[in-house]
Amino acid sequence: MIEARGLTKRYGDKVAVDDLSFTVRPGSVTGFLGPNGAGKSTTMRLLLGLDRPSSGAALVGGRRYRDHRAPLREVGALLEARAVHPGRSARAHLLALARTEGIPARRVDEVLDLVGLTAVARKRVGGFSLGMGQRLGMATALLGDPRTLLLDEPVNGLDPDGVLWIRTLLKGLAAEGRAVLVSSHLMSEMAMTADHLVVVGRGRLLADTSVSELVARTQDSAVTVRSPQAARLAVLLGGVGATARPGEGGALEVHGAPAARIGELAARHGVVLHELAERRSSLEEAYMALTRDSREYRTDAPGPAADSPATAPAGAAR
Ligand SMILES: Nc1ncnc2c1ncn2[C@@H]1O[C@H](COP(=O)(O)OP(=O)(O)OP(=O)(O)O)[C@@H](O)[C@H]1O
Repeated sequence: MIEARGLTKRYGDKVAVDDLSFTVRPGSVTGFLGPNGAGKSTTMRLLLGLDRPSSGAALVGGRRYRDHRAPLREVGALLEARAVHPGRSARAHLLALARTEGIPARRVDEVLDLVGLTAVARKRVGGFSLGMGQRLGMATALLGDPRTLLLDEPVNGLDPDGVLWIRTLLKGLAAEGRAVLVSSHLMSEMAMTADHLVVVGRGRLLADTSVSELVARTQDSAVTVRSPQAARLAVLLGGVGATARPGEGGALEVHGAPAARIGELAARHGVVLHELAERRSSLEEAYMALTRDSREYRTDAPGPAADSPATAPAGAAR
């Protein structure tokens, strides 16, 4: 189990992580999502004891990382910046790490096999491709057979086969009862891999929700309606329990009634319709909407985004 409790990290005036609280439970993959600069890597570094919180607590297995006597057996981590001596072979690298905690050489060969690097185990790491490096990173994370895994962007640089491999591996590790926290920029990838999502923006919690709940929430279909008698139609819709809000260019955005029912209602009352279109929002759109105000750099506005504060947490499914 991973717990962030009121976790805060300041670098001078910059608040990289701002009063963040969430729990990553065993038996599921939790996706850690947020735009660039949201504070994901900083949170992971705090959880791994690589940096000290300004306030709050970062706990793994109920303790701070540095209070674990054999951390490799408790927490496996894959961070973006790999520090592997390029002249060493993959096997030598893993053996050296294993020795620090009395992990047997047999386990080194097991993890090399698990990540598909057995054939190149004795080759210099300096000659590895990005994908092979990521596989070695996964082997390192799994070396101590840990109950908790913290993975920063593990699919970075992987080809589609590699992405599928990581996805299957993470699901399997969670199914074995491990707590898995995996960061990503990509909602589409997380929707296929994670059971739960923690979304952050500008260091703050934006959402802590199950993927299925977010899907249910965002699959609420809206109907765009255009009518020269929009005000009258809005009143009629209110009478049948639907809500009509002003949309783009004088249209109504209607929730709570399908297109067919709106059309029938309009016909019954002689209301003219110019457009009646059902539209479903995707998970990706929901994510973009959730994080819009927290993106540091956007392509829809010149320069840095307006300095608006992050919104309150949207949904706590637990
Ligand atoms: N050592 C540091 N000194 C100063 N500022 C820092 C430091 N580390 C991180 N930051 C700032 O803290 C914020 C959060 O950064 P962090 O790398 O944690 O975000 P992230 O969500 O991992 O982003 P990305 O997806 O781009 O990797 C950023 O604005 C970053 O510039």
